[in-house]
Amino acid sequence: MSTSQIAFLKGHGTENDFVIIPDPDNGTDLPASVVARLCDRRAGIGGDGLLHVVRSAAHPEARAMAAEAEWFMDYRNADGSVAEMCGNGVRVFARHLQRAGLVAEGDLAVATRGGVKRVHIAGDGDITVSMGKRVLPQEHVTVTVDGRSRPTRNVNMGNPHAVVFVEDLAHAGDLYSAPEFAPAAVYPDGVNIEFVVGRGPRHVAMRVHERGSGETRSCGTGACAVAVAAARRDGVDPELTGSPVTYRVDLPGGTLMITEHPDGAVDMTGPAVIVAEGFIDPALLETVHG
Ligand SMILES: N[C@@H](CCC[C@H](N)C(=O)O)C(=O)O
Repeated sequence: MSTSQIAFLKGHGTENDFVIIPDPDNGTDLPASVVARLCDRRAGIGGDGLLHVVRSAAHPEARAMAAEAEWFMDYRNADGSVAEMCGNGVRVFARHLQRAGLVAEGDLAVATRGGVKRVHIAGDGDITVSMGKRVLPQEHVTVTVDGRSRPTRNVNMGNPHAVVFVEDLAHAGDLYSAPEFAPAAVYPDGVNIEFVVGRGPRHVAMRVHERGSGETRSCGTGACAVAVAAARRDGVDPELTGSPVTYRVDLPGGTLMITEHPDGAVDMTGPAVIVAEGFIDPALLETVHG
């Protein structure tokens, strides 16, 4: 970790909040311990995750995508772990690039560990992301809260999600720790778990416990997984009907609109806001280095 000052910004998408580290040339070493400290809400800046903003050509994990996408979202969870994708993060990442004058309003491509994502920054301020095709793993998994086990619908949006339908969002429990799931071998690296209730036609509400971050006020990939699972529960399969289906997904931090297309591709639309910027005191990083 260099001892020179490091610039940061803070942003959120439906209150899923991120520390943003602009680092075009990939010169900032961000070990898990440093990420965890920066995301700490008492001893650091605070965030559900961290967005390391790097040119694809400068990052070994993104070099192959550089011809398609100039920028790579090197996403980390609050505990410092790496994840393949972050839906709210991509919108906030795009908002930062736009606000910094690095991209214009309109269309752009962002490289992620889950592949290149197409992003559209609209005039009204909302951002739409083509999240790629959902996958529906068929393993039988159960999630247990307060002694009651329920089956999940498994949806992979680049990262893994286990969706549980409940009668009341209070049935998710306190979510202070990760809900138990079984068999553990289905998700050896952990899983994001969503609890969902119906609110009306094509309208659901959810809470989420995120792998590596705990309960968050929103999860973009989670909202996509929930919309896909809700459509199946409602007997709607865009692949069979040949028509896209859109769900409104309410989360504690706001609302996301999710559309699943007949070919399995999923689009997500929602807000993204930058709220602050400044410099990290190098002393903070030296205390946690290693
Ligand atoms: N909040 C994100 C998802 C972040 C990654 C997740 N915790 C994981 O480990 O897969 C979103 O908005 O999608």
